[in-house]
Amino acid sequence: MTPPVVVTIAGTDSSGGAGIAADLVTFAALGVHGACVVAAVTAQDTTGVRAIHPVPYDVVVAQLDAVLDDLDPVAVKTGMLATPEVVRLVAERCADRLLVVDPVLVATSGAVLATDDVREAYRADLLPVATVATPNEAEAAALGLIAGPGVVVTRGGPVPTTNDHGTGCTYSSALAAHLALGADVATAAERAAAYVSHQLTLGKHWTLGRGRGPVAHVHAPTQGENP
Ligand SMILES: Nc1ncnc2c1ncn2[C@@H]1O[C@H](COP(=O)(O)OP(=O)(O)OP(=O)(O)O)[C@@H](O)[C@H]1O
Ligand SMILES: Cc1ncc(COP(=O)(O)O)c(N)n1
Repeated sequence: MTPPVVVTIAGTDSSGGAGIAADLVTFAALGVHGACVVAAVTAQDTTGVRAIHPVPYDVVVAQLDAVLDDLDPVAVKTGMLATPEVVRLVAERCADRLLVVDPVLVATSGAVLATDDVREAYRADLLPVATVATPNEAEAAALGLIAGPGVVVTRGGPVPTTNDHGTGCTYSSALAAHLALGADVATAAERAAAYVSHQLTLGKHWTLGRGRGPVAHVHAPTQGENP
């Protein structure tokens, strides 16, 4: 059967743990087709962010046009959007689809991934049209968001692991995938949490990199094991 299409609009992470890599591999693991619009390129490893290069606005627009015109994604997930212009572009072009906004402001490593004008564009333009936003507690406080039907405030969990780089990206992508597959927001949020928890367990003994290693997005699940 043809899978539903979900597009991620986000940044790349050279370590492969977060950003677009996390999003696409999560989509694949959960049975939806993933398309991607690269809004920023980052040089990152498991210990931190070394450089950030926002993709020129016209190139972001061209990628989004290509995906929206041809693939008709049922759901859109946003991660690191890098500039206020791109935040507003997504608000204008994607408000009529299932829209999961992960308002990435600060990486787990502490690196700042959004400036004040980006935060203001989220508040004024993008969050009001989101189906669901997935801030962590610090992002919720910075954006004045409180938990409710359209806001899931994320926070760690019981799995003891330091291999959690990309957890938030993985969670919001799993939520978007389950929405695209037909679940309601509450069910999709539950399934996303179960997926992340399961994958964190699979990767908790990995030794990858010198810092916080990646989530094991698809590591050796046996048939039927993924929630
Ligand atoms: N150690 C853990 N054990 C089980 N589940 C977890 C764990 N850490 C995270 N999760 C799940 O993943 C979700 C997202 O995690 P978290 O809030 O830590 O992400 P984040 O990286 O801070 O998010 P962001 O990308 O917005 O910065 C949590 O709400 C929870 O469901
Ligand atoms: C390109 C990019 N996007 C998002 C994050 C957030 O990562 P995390 O989910 O670990 O907070 C990141 N570190 N890099």
